[in-house]
Amino acid sequence: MPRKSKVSPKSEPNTYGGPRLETPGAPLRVGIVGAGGIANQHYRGYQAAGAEVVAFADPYAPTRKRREQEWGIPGYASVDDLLEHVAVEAISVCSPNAFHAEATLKAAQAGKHILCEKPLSMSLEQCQAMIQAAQRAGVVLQTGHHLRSNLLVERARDLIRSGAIGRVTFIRLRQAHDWGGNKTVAPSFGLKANSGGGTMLDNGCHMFDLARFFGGEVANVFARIATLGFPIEVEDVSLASLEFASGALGSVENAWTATGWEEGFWVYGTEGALECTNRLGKRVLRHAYRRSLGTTWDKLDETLYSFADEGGHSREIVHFIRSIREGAPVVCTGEDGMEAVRLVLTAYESAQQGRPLAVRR
Ligand SMILES: NC(=O)C1=CN([C@@H]2O[C@H](COP(=O)(O)OP(=O)(O)OC[C@H]3O[C@@H](n4cnc5c(N)ncnc54)[C@H](OP(=O)(O)O)[C@@H]3O)[C@@H](O)[C@H]2O)C=CC1
Ligand SMILES: O=C1CO[C@H](CO)[C@@H](O)[C@@H]1O
Repeated sequence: MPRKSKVSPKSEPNTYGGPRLETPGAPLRVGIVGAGGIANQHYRGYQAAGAEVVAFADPYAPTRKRREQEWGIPGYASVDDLLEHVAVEAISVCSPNAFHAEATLKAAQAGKHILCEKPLSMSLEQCQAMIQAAQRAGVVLQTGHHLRSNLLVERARDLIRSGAIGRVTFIRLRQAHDWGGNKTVAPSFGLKANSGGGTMLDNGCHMFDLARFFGGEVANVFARIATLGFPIEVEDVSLASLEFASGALGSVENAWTATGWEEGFWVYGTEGALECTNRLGKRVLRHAYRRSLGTTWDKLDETLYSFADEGGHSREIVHFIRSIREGAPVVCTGEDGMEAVRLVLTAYESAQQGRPLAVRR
């Protein structure tokens, strides 16, 4: 049996304080573009952070009507209308992938800060244009890889950086789910014109971003994709093996054909390992390590970390506001978003060619 944890496996208080996530300065006035599922997470995140969501845009009248009633704010048919009629300081881009670039470019040209959902966009050229537009306008551009703002992920990254597991040798990343038992996939994701890709882009971009967050730059990718569970035009299962510039190896595993919801990461090092998955209930980050050479696997020491609320979506909003109000470093920049897209696009090319490919920069 493993020895007792040094740190309580129970629950640490959240590092961002009580139920209301305090942010500095006057309430930020925000508009949301796209009013579907993730938009509601942004809406709630801004509310918890004391910001004011003052308007939203969605091209479909029934969605607008529903959200106007629910959120009690005006809905506009386009980002142009929203920007023309309402004074906002920032925009959350929550539309399908194909429309991220257009909304971001318009918001930047209007001088608004932007939190753009992932993947930043569907091509490197578009990502580059979005980054340059934000730079020209002097506004914050944050990519919505919310896992960087998850307290367990943040703790894992801090442990890796502190040398707690020695030299990283292997990183395995997985995000998979099952579309709630539906016979097909929502149009924002299953139609290639809206999404640009399947689970490897949708879920994989988070994992490729975490690969960089934990392990630094990726040098080579060898991927496979397939469409096995749904009648759709994009892949619903994917697997990519990675070679990092450091020499470490890794894998990114994604599926829309899993049972339930699964998200986990495993990072192995020369002196210990980190493991985190929701598969066994509430997530706990396990840091396992040898106190002395020759300790066998069943006698490892371990430290367990968990948080009452891991954050993620709520903390990414707080990070966004702090970058705007205090000039805090952007937790996931446009460049980070572009690098995740670069890795996914390399992975698609590798899957198509059936061979490993070096990542071109
Ligand atoms: N970080 C994360 O954890 C998550 C990120 N996402 C990302 O968020 C984005 C949206 O996903 P999600 O909310 O789940 O998808 P939904 O399909 O639930 O919502 C998308 C919304 O955007 C609307 N829409 C369609 N075209 C446009 C347009 N041109 N301009 C503005 N709005 C438009 C849709 O209209 P209607 O449905 O009314 O036709 C819908 O209301 C995607 O890029 C996705 O990758 C999604 C989930 C989680
Ligand atoms: O984190 C996520 C969970 O799954 C969603 C649907 O596949 C993704 O879009 C999202 O980024």
